[in-house]
Amino acid sequence: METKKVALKNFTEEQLKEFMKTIGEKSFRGSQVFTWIYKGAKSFDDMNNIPKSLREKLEKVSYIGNIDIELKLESKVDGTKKYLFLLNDGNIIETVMMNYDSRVTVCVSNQVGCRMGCKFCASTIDGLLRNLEPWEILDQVIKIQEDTGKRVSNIVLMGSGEPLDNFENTKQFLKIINEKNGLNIGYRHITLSTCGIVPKIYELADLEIPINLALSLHSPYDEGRKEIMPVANAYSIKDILDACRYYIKKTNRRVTFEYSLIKGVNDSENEAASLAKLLKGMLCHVNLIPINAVEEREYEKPDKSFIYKFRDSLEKNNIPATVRISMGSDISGACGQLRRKYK
Ligand SMILES: C[S@@+](CC[C@H](N)C(=O)[O-])C[C@H]1O[C@@H](n2cnc3c(N)ncnc32)[C@H](O)[C@@H]1O
Ligand code: SF4
Repeated sequence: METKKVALKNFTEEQLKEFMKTIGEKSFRGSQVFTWIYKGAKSFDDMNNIPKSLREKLEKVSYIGNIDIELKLESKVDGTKKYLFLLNDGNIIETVMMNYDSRVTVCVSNQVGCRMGCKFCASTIDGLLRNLEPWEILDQVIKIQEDTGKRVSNIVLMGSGEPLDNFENTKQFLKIINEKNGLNIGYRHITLSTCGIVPKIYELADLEIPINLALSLHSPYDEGRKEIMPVANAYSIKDILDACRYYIKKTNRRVTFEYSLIKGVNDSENEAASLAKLLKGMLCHVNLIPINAVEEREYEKPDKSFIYKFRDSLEKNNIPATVRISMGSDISGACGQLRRKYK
């Protein structure tokens, strides 16, 4: 029986050194290969300080792990770039690069599709096809750096998929993206967005790594959430807020609440007032995102006056809030939409 080859980009430097020992090699070879990977080596033949015999051995038991750019679109409005990547099994995923102020932020996908079923989201229409491996999440960032020649400073886990539903791979991704001799992206520059899988929020907090947590709330009422997010049937808002408070205590980081404003669904003054009451006294911030229309869904953005009234009502009650401008709106703004159109 043929044994499964190992993806070397899944490893931290230490793990790669350990791996070398398991195949009868000296551990420093792990550091050499690690350095080559982050220098952009695409094949073992590129690694010219590695003996040919070891390169042949590596070829037999492992592979580096590369995904390919299938399509790239650039927004004429704000320079945002959207990429479709082709995975080794033929699946396609979507990644976005945004460049504002001095920050270069990449929004990575975490799964092919999603099984959470939020009614406004294009990523979930065909359900979950599969989880991404750590290296497949990482390589979205590597390939965008190579393509643009820019150093990525910030990562948001806000593309397709639910990171806490692919938790083991997400944890490993967080380790490898933070590697000193790798991409070296600091935890404070990473934001993980979740629809609110409560037990995993506690687990994430217990890792005590200071990444930013974004919680997709979208309604101050359990009943309202249940209408648009099936996950709300499993976890109440009270449970979510308790978990967020625990996260803040453990990490000392401010939590962001994502609130996608949908016309006539969750954009009333009452909802703004209830939200303010709910979040009172919490170290938090609210990100208001006017919903991006998705062809298969009937939801619409509220009128501008409603959006700003909602924000002002939160601010009046001392809840910091911003309206997030939609980046790349001319190139299929809603997450997962470009992928769907391409398919
Ligand atoms: C695509 S999700 C991925 C991360 C995670 N699964 C979550 O739900 O937080 C990232 C954010 O995009 C929001 N979102 C999804 N579809 C949207 C749409 N059509 N318009 C605006 N925001 C949307 C989600 O609610 C969430 O806050
Ligand atoms: S919003 Fe997030 S959790 Fe909900 S379906 Fe989309 S990707 Fe999945």
